[in-house]
Amino acid sequence: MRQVTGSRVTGSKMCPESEKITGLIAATFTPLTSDGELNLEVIGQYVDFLLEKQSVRSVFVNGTTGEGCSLTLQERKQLAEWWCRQAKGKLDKVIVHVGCLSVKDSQELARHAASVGADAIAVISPSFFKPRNAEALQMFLKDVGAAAPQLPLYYYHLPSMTGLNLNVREVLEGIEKKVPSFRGLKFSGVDLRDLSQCVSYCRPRGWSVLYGVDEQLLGALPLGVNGAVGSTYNYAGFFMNQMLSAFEKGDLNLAQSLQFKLQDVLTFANSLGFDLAMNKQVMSLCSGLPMGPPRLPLLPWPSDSVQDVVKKLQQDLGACPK
Ligand SMILES: CC(=O)N[C@H](C=O)[C@@H](O)[C@H](O)[C@H](O)CO
Ligand SMILES: CC(=O)C(=O)O
Repeated sequence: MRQVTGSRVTGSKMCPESEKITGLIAATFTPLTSDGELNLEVIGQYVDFLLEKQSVRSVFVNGTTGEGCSLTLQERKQLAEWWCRQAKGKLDKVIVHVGCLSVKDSQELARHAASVGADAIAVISPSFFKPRNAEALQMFLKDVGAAAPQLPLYYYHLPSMTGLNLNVREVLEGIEKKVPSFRGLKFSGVDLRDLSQCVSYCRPRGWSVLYGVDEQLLGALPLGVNGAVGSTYNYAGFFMNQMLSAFEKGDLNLAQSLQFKLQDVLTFANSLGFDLAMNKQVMSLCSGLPMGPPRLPLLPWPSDSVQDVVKKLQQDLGACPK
């Protein structure tokens, strides 16, 4: 089940249907060797794992889950290239995150993503020096988009990490004039009013709004989001695809009970200190693929906490087969 059909736009002249991004999108982890170097060889198996075990057909590379901001530009380029190459003929979409603190670095990554055949780029706001208003953020996106004008550009809103609390709807107003390649959002905030206002702006233009808080995806679906990007779809993708199907069929009771189960797992994980490092260890155990350690400043967790989370995933979601 890939498409959230209820919220699909048909017949839009602004953006061809084939360009739209729908369904569950895994925000990929970055496989590292035990000495902290890229372990690119894992990516081929990773693609197959997502397709065959999770029924997940699109990826979001070098984002938060991929530790994008902890990687060098060279590493980010190698990852983008490997993901695009391994995904070819298999996955639907490869979205490459190119956000950086320096607009020049983002432009370089955007040009590179275009050169390796990415389907889209996403850009988070710089979060050391932050844009002081929506217009400043639009100008930043404009300069990044201009470096890869042929690639659909998504703004990545993640206020809990960036500390940027701009109204996203304001960022959208008139953006098509400044960023002609703009095609939508990855919205990882919890303000459902702002989310709705973004859907109402994006939908008539044929753009996609992808939701990014896995715990409450069910709250975003009836507001018209087109798909969802998240870390848990790496190992709970099969399970959450069932939630999407239940929602599409109008079986809200089932959809709710599935969403509650993912919430229970994440609430339990949070009580143990769940962060990207623990998440990455969970993925190694669930997939059998060697994701390796996180990169500093993140530190690995003792294996008993990780195993407790995996056990809960097994019991509650039937994920992570033994
Ligand atoms: C901050 C962060 O990494 N958010 C992810 C994507 O936006 C989510 O997929 C979360 O990992 C997920 O919702 C679990 O809290
Ligand atoms: C979850 C997500 O979208 C990210 O890791 O960037």
